[in-house]
Amino acid sequence: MTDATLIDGNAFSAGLRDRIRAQVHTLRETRRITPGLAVVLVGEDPASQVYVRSKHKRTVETGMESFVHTLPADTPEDELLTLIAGLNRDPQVHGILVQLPLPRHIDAQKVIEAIDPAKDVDGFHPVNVGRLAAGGEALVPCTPYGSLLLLKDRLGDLSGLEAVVIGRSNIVGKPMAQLLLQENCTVTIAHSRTRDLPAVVRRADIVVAAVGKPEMVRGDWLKPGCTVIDVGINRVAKPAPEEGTRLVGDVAFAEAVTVAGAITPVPGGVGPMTIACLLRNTLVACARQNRLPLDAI
Ligand SMILES: NC(=O)C1=CN([C@@H]2O[C@H](COP(=O)(O)OP(=O)(O)OC[C@H]3O[C@@H](n4cnc5c(N)ncnc54)[C@H](OP(=O)(O)O)[C@@H]3O)[C@@H](O)[C@H]2O)C=CC1
Ligand SMILES: Nc1nc(=O)c2c([nH]1)NC[C@@H]1CN(c3ccc(C(=O)N[C@@H](CCC(=O)O)C(=O)O)cc3)C=[N+]21
Repeated sequence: MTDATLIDGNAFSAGLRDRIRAQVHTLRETRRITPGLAVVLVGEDPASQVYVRSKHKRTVETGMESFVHTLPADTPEDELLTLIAGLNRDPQVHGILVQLPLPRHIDAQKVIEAIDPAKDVDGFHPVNVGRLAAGGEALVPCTPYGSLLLLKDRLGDLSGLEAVVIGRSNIVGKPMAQLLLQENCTVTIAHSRTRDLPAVVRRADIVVAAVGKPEMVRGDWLKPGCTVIDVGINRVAKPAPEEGTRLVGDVAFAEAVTVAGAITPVPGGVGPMTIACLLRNTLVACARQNRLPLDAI
């Protein structure tokens, strides 16, 4: 059998960013409005620093304003909440993202709930979680939304397909399952207590792996021809004698590529889609805050 088609998240996200840039340009020319994204980073986690830098770069490239707030690791919770209250009131800021994870002394849920739901471009506020579940005008979490765009581009109508989401976090697994349900998939959510995970995964036409365990999903768990979305971002040591680290997903790619019909690589799959969808959410939030219609993006 021939190898799986690679789902190119770099290429797809570049196209999405182009469409966003065009709309940002139109907003500025016709309404004198520039969408603005505020990103808050607390502490010096190196991975978080890399993500925040790349979000800033992409935001500016798209013609939006980027406001990055870097706070020391020992910032009191109160101070962070005060900063968020200021961003909520700032008319130049249409989207607010607080980079996770936060230091242990800060209650992440409290911080998320302090963000104005209209500016919650991560889609983590309970109002947006509720709207997604009930089918309202939600801001949808970026990683699941980006994953869904890749699936629809590849498969078209998803109605009736068997989807297995591995992982039930609030930021990936649960919203991913909601989106697939909205698309009329038959959805199974698997997690660390799931019995016989390989047998559950073998039913799936669509597998979304969001576990955080390097290469956990094996090739022989997959139904031949299925579509695999690998959300995992795991930094592991390169095989000896090489030095340094490399990124791998939650799926054993070399095995899976011989069984699946299509698969996202890591890197270059879901990761770049997450950032493009963050920009999309910022544009959508800006348009809604200004009561402006938006072409479909
Ligand atoms: N590409 C991107 O843009 C993004 C990538 N990520 C990556 O996605 C991965 C998942 O992230 P996130 O959802 O935040 O992770 P969490 O750690 O919050 O959740 C992991 C989930 O996996 C489940 N799990 C753990 N071990 C197993 C197992 N052996 N079998 C089945 N399920 C298991 C857990 O189950 P239980 O609930 O029972 O503990 C949990 O629901 C990580 O690698 C992360 O780096 C995350 C965000 C964005
Ligand atoms: N409030 C909040 N919102 C988030 O959306 C959020 C967060 N916190 N905390 C951390 C996770 C992780 N995340 C990624 C974004 C981009 C890539 C990405 O661009 N990855 C590239 C490669 C990156 C590299 O080389 O290190 C790729 O997969 O091709 C990955 C992961 C967003 N997250």
